[in-house]
Amino acid sequence: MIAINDLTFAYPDSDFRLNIPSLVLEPGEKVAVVGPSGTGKTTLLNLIAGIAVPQSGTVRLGDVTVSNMGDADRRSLRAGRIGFVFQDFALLEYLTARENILFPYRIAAGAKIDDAARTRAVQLAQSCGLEGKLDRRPGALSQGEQQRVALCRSLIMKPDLVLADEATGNLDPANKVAILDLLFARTSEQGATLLAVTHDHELLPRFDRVIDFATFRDAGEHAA
Ligand SMILES: Nc1ncnc2c1ncn2[C@@H]1O[C@H](COP(=O)(O)OP(=O)(O)OP(=O)(O)O)[C@@H](O)[C@H]1O
Repeated sequence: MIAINDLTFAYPDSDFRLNIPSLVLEPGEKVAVVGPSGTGKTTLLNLIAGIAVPQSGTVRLGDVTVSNMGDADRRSLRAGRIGFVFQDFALLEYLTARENILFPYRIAAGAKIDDAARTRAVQLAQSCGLEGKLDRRPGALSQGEQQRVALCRSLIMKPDLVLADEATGNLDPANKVAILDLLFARTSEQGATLLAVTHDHELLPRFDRVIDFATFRDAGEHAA
């Protein structure tokens, strides 16, 4: 379960403020986040992932209070238990697609790249049409292919929670559906929670719930 309570957040040197009195995501819940540009959707994902830290309030992931942890612990938790598909993919240019997919193993405490991990990386890549491209660097992949590498990386550790920031944004309609199918199938299989920012309104019926940031920010009640 993800639980946010009495959260306030501001960037230094910015007027932007995010206040979230209460937000709860149940285990296995699939939730879409929609809303105008600049309203704080990416910021919410960063707060849940522990990339950003609130000025006050708490972010809990299961029995762990992410917002109270130090940098190194948050990084390790993120690599081991949270899959994040970043809006700009955040792939490492000096690594191949395969190495990028396996990268969380290098960060998560106690994780080791073994044959099972390598096989899983290949299976994930095959399931989204990346076979034959695993030894290429990101610069030699299309935007859509890079996005799929980022998706595979988010799923490699079988995380409890997947945060997807516009994970279908650069894809053609057929790939969009294929990627969403993969995201839903893998998160359901693992009982993982999915929180996905999207501008694709036609995809919304597939989610259990939609949070609209046009009305969400600073409102009084946000519980599920
Ligand atoms: N590092 C930063 N420093 C200062 N302000 C920031 C920073 N990152 C984002 N902001 C500001 O915070 C606000 C929320 O940004 P955020 O990226 O969360 O919005 P968003 O809803 O995800 O937008 P989009 O749909 O365009 O991706 C914006 O006004 C943005 O300019």
